[in-house]
Amino acid sequence: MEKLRPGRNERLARVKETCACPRLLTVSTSSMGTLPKQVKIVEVGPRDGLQNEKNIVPTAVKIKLIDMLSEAGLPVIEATSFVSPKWVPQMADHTEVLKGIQKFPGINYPVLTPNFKGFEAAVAAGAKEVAIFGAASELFTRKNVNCSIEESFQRFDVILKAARAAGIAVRGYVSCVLGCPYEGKISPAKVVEVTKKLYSMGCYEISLGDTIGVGTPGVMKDMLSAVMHEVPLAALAVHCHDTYGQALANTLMALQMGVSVVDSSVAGLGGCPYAQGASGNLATEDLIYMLAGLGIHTGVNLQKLLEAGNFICQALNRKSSSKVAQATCKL
Ligand SMILES: CC(C)(COP(=O)([O-])OP(=O)([O-])OC[C@H]1O[C@@H](n2cnc3c(N)ncnc32)[C@H](O)[C@@H]1OP(=O)([O-])[O-])[C@@H](O)C(=O)NCCC(=O)NCCSC(=O)C[C@@](C)(O)CC(=O)[O-]
Repeated sequence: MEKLRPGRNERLARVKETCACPRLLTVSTSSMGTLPKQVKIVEVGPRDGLQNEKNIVPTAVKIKLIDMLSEAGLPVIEATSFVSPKWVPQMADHTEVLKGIQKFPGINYPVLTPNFKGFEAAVAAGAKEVAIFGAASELFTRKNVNCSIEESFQRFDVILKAARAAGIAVRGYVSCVLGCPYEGKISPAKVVEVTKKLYSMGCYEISLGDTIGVGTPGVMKDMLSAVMHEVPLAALAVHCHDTYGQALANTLMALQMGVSVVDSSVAGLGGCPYAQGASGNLATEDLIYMLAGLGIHTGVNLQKLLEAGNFICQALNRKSSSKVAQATCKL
């Protein structure tokens, strides 16, 4: 017998129900380990999501996207990066973007800074938080920021000292935690070494990036178990790309291990220009949908988030990579 497909209104109602009243659709989590009661989502779409776009996205579009994400209630929105425009032309309008967005009270708008030059420009543009980005792979570091891991620490040290003096919070990234496009397998010990170093240097939070999305839940578990021995859980975040369709599963594993900060990107946009073949990030819509179903609070309005995703996909003339967006919007 033919199954009747729920109509558009019914499907939208389900989404609204999931966001507004998660208890209605929550599953029993008793056999799932300890899940955090609340998850902080770091929206990286405007930066990670757009940095790899070949065609330059108009500044006004970037600003509108960030404003829509703010309206959706995301607590942290990575706005842009103060990197060299020769390396990443898409981010050349960083100052205009950071100055042009509405700054909602209670929302952080961190920006990436690879060196002191970027840090100074970011602060001049009004940044209150910056992110430095390292990697657990020597070759990736060389390709991404043109120096060794050791040299990258020296650059970070300068930023961290200046940030401390200026009262600017610094987040850290460690890329290639589950694999590298140039070195292949990366040992958890190397991830521990770099993460520990960034934490001891003063990063308040360190995001562990599966840059090319090759990880599976088992290796995520091994890597996180090793890192959690050396760095407090409360200071760890995960950042999963979805190249092999594992991002949500890997994130769920991290949540089950107690991680409560997750990076994701609206419409699943994303990719690092120096990690060929890497696809987009975990879609924020899909993450919110799963968390709402688990009864985990995020404070994000899924309906407004879907609108932001729809807006940027139309601007990029692209279909959303979010399964939730596909399920609710193609009607
Ligand atoms: C780090 C550098 C600058 C070194 O690049 P370099 O060429 O070695 O630097 P340099 O110091 O020799 O400078 C070269 C030129 O760039 C200028 N310059 C130098 N610094 C800046 C700056 N901050 N802002 C603007 N301009 C800058 C500098 O002034 C000079 O200009 P020129 O004299 O030739 O006219 C370069 O490699 C770079 O910008 N890399 C950024 C690469 C990048 O953005 N990658 C993507 C972000 S990381 C990521 O996506 C992964 C993540 C975070 O999402 C997590 C995950 O998924 O794993």
